[in-house]
Amino acid sequence: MNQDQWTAIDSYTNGLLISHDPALEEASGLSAEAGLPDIEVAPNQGMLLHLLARIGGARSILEIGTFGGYSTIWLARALPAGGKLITIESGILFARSARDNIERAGLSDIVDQRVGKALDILPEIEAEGAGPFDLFFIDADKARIPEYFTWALKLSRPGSVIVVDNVVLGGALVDPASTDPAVAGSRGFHELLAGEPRVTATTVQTVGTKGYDGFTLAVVNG
Ligand SMILES: C[S@@+](CC[C@H](N)C(=O)[O-])C[C@H]1O[C@@H](n2cnc3c(N)ncnc32)[C@H](O)[C@@H]1O
Repeated sequence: MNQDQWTAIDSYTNGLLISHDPALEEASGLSAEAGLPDIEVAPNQGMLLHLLARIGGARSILEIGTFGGYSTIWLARALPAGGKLITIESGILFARSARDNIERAGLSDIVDQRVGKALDILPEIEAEGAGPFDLFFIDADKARIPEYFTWALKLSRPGSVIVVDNVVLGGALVDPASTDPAVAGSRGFHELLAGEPRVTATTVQTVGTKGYDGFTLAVVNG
């Protein structure tokens, strides 16, 4: 199967299963308009995050890597009344764009945006006693995945779900010659997972409109 077929299938199924949604379309459109790169999750991956949050009955979500707020909106919309989502972004312009998109989606009361480097913000969140979180979406700098995952575990409870995006890196995950820090981050993360009895996890490869990559889905054991 070639890339065109994967893209055609995504277009067909997304066209049927994902309703026209002005807030989400504006979120991804505004990112492009502001000259932001197209690195947000694909629509069907956004829907998958939304479904995971709903299936797990998530009431609190922690996202690392807001970008323009596209995945944030998918996740925040899964929360019941009284639910809360904290999202962390280090890029000030990205965070500003996300704030506008989140406001336009009517989610400003639910979404708590934190601007700064995740490894600076996460200790603050811990100190505030904001956890435990029901669902984590880790989607920032890939070299730091092991640290973010360790933080997610610290801020979790049995049953918490942890999703880590872009762990396959176009197949570079298994390239022994790679010197890419992102590859080292994802390999380090998988090795960490292999020796971590507190979670059960799997990595799923994805192909579609955003190319070849994959995500890891983990649950914190009881
Ligand atoms: C792949 S994008 C996030 C996409 C977003 N989750 C979505 O699907 O709509 C990764 C984001 O992480 C941010 N980022 C990178 N390093 C970071 C760090 N150390 N702390 C917080 N955010 C970071 C980048 O600025 C970028 O906006």
